[in-house]
Amino acid sequence: MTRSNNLFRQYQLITRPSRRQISSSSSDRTSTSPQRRGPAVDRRLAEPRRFSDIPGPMALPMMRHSAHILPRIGSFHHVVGLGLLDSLRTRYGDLVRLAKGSRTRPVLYVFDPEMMRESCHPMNLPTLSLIHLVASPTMNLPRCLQVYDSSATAPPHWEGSPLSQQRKTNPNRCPIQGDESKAIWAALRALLLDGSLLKNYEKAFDDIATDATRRLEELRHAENALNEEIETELYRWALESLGVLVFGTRLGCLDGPAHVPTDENRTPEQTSLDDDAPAQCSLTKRSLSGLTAAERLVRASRDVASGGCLVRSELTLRPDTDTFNEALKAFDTHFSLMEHFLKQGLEGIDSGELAPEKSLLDKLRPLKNRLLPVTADMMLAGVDPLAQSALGMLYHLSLHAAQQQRAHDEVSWAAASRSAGAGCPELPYLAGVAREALRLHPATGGVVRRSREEFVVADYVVPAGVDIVLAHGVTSKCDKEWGRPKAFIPERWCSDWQPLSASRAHPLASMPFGESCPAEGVVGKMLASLATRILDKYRLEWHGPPPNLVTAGVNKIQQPFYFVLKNAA
Ligand code: HEM
Repeated sequence: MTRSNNLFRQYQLITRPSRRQISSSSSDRTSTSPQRRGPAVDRRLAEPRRFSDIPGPMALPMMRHSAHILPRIGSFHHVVGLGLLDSLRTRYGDLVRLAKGSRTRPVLYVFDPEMMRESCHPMNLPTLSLIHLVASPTMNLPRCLQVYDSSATAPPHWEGSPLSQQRKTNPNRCPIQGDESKAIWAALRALLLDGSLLKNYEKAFDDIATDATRRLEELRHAENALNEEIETELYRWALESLGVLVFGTRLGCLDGPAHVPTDENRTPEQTSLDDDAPAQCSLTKRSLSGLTAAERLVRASRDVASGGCLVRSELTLRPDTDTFNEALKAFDTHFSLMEHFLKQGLEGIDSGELAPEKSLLDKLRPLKNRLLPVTADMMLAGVDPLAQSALGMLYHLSLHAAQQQRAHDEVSWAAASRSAGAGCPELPYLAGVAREALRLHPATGGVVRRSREEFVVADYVVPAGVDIVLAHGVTSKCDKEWGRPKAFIPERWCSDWQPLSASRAHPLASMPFGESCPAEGVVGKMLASLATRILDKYRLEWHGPPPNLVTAGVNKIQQPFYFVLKNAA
């Protein structure tokens, strides 16, 4: 019996998870996708179809960039524009094949959450000894292990990037081998899903959000418009928030006055001709020797982001290019700064009572000499998606006065109940604001997995060695899953609100953190703290045309920004 027949038999025996009754859509009933048409029963009786039968564009040279640029964040960022994904789905359906052509392997795009469930895999179970190093053995394993249920795919390993090169040339300082990092991320993810651990950071996140809000106020110029430094300010906020989480100490990214633009130092507004020019921040105009360690970190992190150093591209994969070597230098600078902050964080950790915000660092200490590369990777992987998600959230808020008012009312009510001695109530609407922003403005178009063996998805045989893009960034806005999918409606995440409730969508439809981002549990809290502090005193407006979205490392709103920060009435 052939391999495909064998697989087909196994496939027939598998009881596929049925769509939940409460789902607003049934894929078989409502899908416009060619792959989903026709009764399910006929599909099961038929022989699985060939991979080459999956619709998709010809292997045109213009699509060649997809050879290297696929979405995956973490130590290695891989990107594909949301616009490209959207048009592939509209044109070809829920399953799209990009033929091998000039690439080393074919790519399969998946735009249906149920098909994603078929094609994803539980992360390989992390090495238990490593999990035990940093997490309690009784702790719940990450949710992803229960959600995804095929074992035929795995996250691909990509070698040869400047970051892997930088880590390899520092073997004593980066002693992480092979799959160890996967185990560490899974354990970290479990830690950061633990609400009681995160409680230790509430005050620090709130203090940081207060400082960031003060600096935003300083940025205001004519008619309360925020100057272009808002992006750098959000990187400062993101690094300070991550720093307190990772190193248990304030780094100082929000110290000192904000950059107030004058006619002499103002950055000229970019035009469409400048699309490829990296966005400049005020720190690039100052001499390195005059910057504090925290300011150097902000600058290095912005250099990594704007230089596309984490993106796998033609240039970052060739050691003979300037881009590759500039990226190496940027990672060296970043790594030295991480060493500095880690030393600072570990100082005094043994003496006396443990400060609440050192809880995570304390749990990570058993990693010993792996601690430096792990913390460096967390800071590298986290800053860009966090800062850009904050920018996306502020943009969506600025277009919705009623939602801002509702968030403000919740903040005022919480303050009143605190002063009446009723403790610190949860802020479900603010949490909904952060979650809805992540649905509408996901940092990445999706995640990528590589098939390890032949398997069947939606009746097609997928051979081993295919890169499968699970396009969560498209399914998080598709009308098959969401009522009013393009609208910013934080209420859909609040449990008492039914009509457009997020619980009616497929559970894999919005996965802004993919399957394995370790920070899924904490990012919402950081974003909600920022929104809380801003909306407590101010209202945001957007006085200009809708911004362009670009994909550079992660999905970003492109300058110019037309934010106006008004005092609340
Ligand atoms: C809004 C913020 C963030 C978003 C939207 C985001 C999203 C993602 C996504 C989509 C992935 C790929 C997951 C997969 O392949 O299944 C990922 C991986 C990763 N993220 Fe995040 N992330 C965010 C913030 C952070 C932060 C704050 C950290 C650091 C604490 C972080 C650390 C990582 C790491 C280390 C990985 C690689 C995990 C692995 O390779 O298994 N991320 N993230």
